[in-house]
Formats: sequence, C-alpha cells, structure tokens
Amino acid sequence: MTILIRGGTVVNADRVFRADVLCDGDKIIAVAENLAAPAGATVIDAGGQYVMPGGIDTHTHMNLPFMGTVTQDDFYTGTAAGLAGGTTTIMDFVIPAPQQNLIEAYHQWRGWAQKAAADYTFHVAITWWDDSVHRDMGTLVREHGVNSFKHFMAYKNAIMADDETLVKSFRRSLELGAIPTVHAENGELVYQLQQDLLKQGLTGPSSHPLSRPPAVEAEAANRAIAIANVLNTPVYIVHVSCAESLEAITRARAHGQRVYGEALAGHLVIDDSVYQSPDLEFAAGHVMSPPFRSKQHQTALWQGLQGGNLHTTATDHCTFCAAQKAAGKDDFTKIPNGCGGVEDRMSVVWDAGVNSGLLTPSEFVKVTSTNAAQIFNMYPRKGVIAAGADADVVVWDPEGSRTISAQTQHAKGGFNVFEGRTVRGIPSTTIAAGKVVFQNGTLMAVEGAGRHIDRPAFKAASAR
Ligand SMILES: C[C@@H](CNC(N)=O)C(=O)O
Ligand SMILES: [Zn+2]
Ligand SMILES: [Zn+2]
Ligand SMILES: [Zn+2]
Repeated sequence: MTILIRGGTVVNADRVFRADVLCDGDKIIAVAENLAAPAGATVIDAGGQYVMPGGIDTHTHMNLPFMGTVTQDDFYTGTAAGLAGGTTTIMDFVIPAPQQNLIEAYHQWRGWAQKAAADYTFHVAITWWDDSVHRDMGTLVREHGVNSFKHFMAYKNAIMADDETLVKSFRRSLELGAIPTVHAENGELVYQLQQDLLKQGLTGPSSHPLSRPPAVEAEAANRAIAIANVLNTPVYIVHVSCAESLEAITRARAHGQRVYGEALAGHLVIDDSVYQSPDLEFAAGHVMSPPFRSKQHQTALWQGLQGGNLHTTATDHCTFCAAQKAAGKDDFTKIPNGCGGVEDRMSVVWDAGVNSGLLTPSEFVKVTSTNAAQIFNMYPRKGVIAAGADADVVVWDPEGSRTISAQTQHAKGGFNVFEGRTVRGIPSTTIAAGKVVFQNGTLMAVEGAGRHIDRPAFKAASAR
C-alpha cells in the first residue's frame, strides 16, 4: 500500500517543518515538499494539521493476571484503543510469578500478544532470583530482543523485588547491556500502613492514598537511584507521581547519573480528590499505584517534563471493571490496582501541555514518542518522521476536539479516569505499519496485525 500524506507540517523532536510524507509498505520512504503521488497511492490531505511519529506508550498491561483477576483489555482491544488515540507501539510487561521460569513466562505473554493490532514489545519483570534467572536474562537479551528489566519495589508477598534481587538484577542488566526499570514504592511501608488503616476499620478506597504517601515512593526512588549509582548502571523510574521522586531524579541527573523518569497522563491532570468521592465505585475506579496526588505534584511533574528530568509519558493501562474493583469493597487492599488511558494519553498531554503553552509541539513528540524510542533503543525505526523509519504516523488535528467518556471509548472496563474531559487536539488519521487504522473517528484495527519489536542490547553483550 502506498500512502501520500500531503500538505501537512511535520513535527519531529528536533524541528517543525512543511513537508509531504510518502509511505510504501511498512516504511516511510520520502519526506519532502511537493512529493508526487505515485499511481494508485492513497492521498491524505494533512493541510492545517501536524504529521507526527506514532505514539509510544512505554507502560501498559494488557491481559494481565493480577490480584486474583485478569485485566479487561487484552492485546487486541488494548492496542486497538491505543491506535484510536494515536499510539502505534505499546511497551508491555512479562511478569513471571515468583519461581516461574522467565522464558516460559516470556512465551506465555508472546502467545497472548499474537492478537495485537499494533506493534508491541516487552519489558520483563524480575520478581525472584536464582541462577536460572541470571541465565535466562541473558537468553532474553541475546535471543528475544529484550533490553529492559522491570523491578516492582512494591507489592509485598506478591511480585516485590527485595534489595538482593534488585542488586543482582541491576548488576546482570549492566553486564548484558539492558536497562533496569523500577516501580518505586517501598512495599514494606505500604504493607504496614495498610495494616494500620485496616486495624482502625478504615477499609474504604479513601485509605488507598493514605497507605502510599509520596514519602513511600520517594524512599524507593532514592534507593533505586543509589543502587544504580553504586553499580554504575542507568535506571528508568516508571510512573513518577510526586515532587519528591522527581527531586531525587533531578538531583541524580545534576550529578551526571543516567536516570530517566516516566510520567503517566493520569498523574499529570487528575488529583487525589477523586478518593474523597462519596461514590465508592468512582473512588475505587481510581485505585492505582502510585495513587493520584494533590495538585502541587502535578505542577512538579509538568516542570519535570519541561526541564528534561522526566522523559516519557505513558498510561500504565491496566483496566478492571466495577465488578472486579468490588473485590475490595470491604478491604481497600483487595481492590485490583490499575486504571486505563491508552486511548487518551496523547490528547490529554496535548490539551493540557501544548494548548497551555507548557510544551511545544516538538517537546510533545519527544515525550510521547521519540524519547521512548531512544531510551529503549528503537530509534530511528520508531520515534521520528524520516525516510527509513516505520510508517507509524499520526495526522494530528490541533483544532479537533472530543469529550472523553467510557460510553464512547474503545477500551474495555466501562470506566475512564478522564471521564467528561473535553480535549482539543486529536488524531484525524493514524497509520500503523503503513496501514490506515483510524480515520475521522472510524477505527479499522486488524487483530493480529501488530508485530513484536525486538530491542537490541545497548552494547554487544559480552557476557554469557
Ligand atoms: C500492576 C501495575 C498496574 N497497576 C497499578 N499501577 O496500579 C503497576 O503497578 O504498574
Ligand atoms: Zn523464544
Ligand atoms: Zn507500577
Ligand atoms: Zn504498570
């Protein structure tokens, strides 16, 4: 299929310029002014619109078995929803159960992802340790295109990595040329604060944020950064939600340490008042970790993105319906943690970030696509409008608007944390791997069209 995107303004991380974009098969083959339309080409009029690299969501959980249930979105519905919002690549997680063989878990997730409608790639979580984990990390890097390993410092008695696992896995990651990433919350503190609240009979969803205050996140962020510093490895902190964690990142980076931070679209615009709602189903629908924070933390996160101390935006898309969330109606610690957003991320960040003047269009592209591609070694295949790159392109209508609602979303779960938010700046067309998959409100996602994206190690893996 040949597609000519004509008359638009191309926005890359480094510059904004007038150019047509010609795609042939699954690649961009030309970016220049006044390109001729080859015979039979599909011509898309991008006049008055931006032409940007397809979004990369660095943090999703499709089809995740978690807290005794499984997320509502599988790899088809979740990636299809992402395409409707301009996201053309998701970075999901293989999360082995403790003692589960890593390679077995990896192939289990690869099987689930076969139905994906958009490209996908996996971080692999290190949830336990023995010599087989050390060995299998090498296999995953050398044979399966894994270059990032995730560590949950939260979720005690489940998937929490203790300091021994963190240190051994960070060291092994460095050896292999892979980057360690962390969910930074002190799982022991969370557990003890949860028990305190339950003992006081405070079982409702409003206790969720009380059990995970910013200081609990910042301790873990500081610890992960300190371990990385001692071992001389980079580290990527997912869903940075509070000023204190951002300060830890900013301080480390000011001393030359290679630390990266991720902000969730939800944490950028939603505050913790949601947990005070008398509608307990509404409050439970917002239970995710780290929790939504008070407004001053949102201001800090936007400054982090502006100042280059936060690098990517993601969603942590992990959807549960009301019935699943109700598992915790008598005990907030049993509410499955997770919210959606994969369809809304780019419009929410554009509307709150670019329309307000906090981010330029190029900075928007950086934090929704290019930085992710570069940090996780998919650039310039992904994250740029240039000849030779994958034909993952979003034609962006800066004047178009829509009101976000669970009633109209493509994602599953029947709930949307951005409910009722009208956003200005929406995709008019999404092209994924050279196919038009979304246009003028119509989604044409194809189950199974998504490809697994291998991500090479950051150096020739010298270790065996
Ligand atoms: C389990 C996963 C999704 N849930 C959440 N963030 O509350 C995560 O912690 O990132
Ligand atoms: Zn394999
Ligand atoms: Zn997490
Ligand atoms: Zn997550």
